[in-house]
Amino acid sequence: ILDILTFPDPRLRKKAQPVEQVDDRIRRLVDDMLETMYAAPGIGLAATQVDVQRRIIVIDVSEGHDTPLCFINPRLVAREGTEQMDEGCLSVPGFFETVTRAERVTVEALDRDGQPFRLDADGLLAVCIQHEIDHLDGKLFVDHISILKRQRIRHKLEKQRKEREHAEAA
Ligand SMILES: O=C(O)C[C@@H](Cc1ccccc1)[C@H](O)SCc1ccccc1
Ligand SMILES: [Zn+2]
Repeated sequence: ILDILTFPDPRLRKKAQPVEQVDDRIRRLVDDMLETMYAAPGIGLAATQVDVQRRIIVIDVSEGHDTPLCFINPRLVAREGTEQMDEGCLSVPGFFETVTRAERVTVEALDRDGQPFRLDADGLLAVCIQHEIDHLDGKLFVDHISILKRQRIRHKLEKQRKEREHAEAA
């Protein structure tokens, strides 16, 4: 299980670099990310969230939580329509805000064997893919809401962190 960075940790703002070679080390990281995502629990996780600046995301939006998807060097090649959804984030625990995103997307990526593939997605999968690719570019869903709301969330999470550190120190 890997530690998930929490907003406003500056490391969440780093841009991830493309993966050159999908080797066993990358596959091990993908497996660790999936384990971390299922344990959270979550339906998506980007390498940036576990302080790895590599363009890797894992997603599982299946009912049975048994259909893991892995996107290495993902690229959005098409997007259509718009839709709004209340989004959460494992890096912004406890907060949900409405975000507008494309309704349908086409994404090109490499799979865990390094094979290129293309996927057309809509619904929750489309939202999750866009949410996770944002993470790789150092963007969070709170960047799509007002400054005032983002500041309120930041102050609450900083207060929680201080209280937790204070309690642990006691
Ligand atoms: O990237 C993350 O932090 C995991 C996100 C992925 C996500 C956010 C908003 C909308 C779709 C996906 C979530 O926190 S995973 C938790 C979750 C579980 C069920 C439904 C929505 C979010
Ligand atoms: Zn997130």
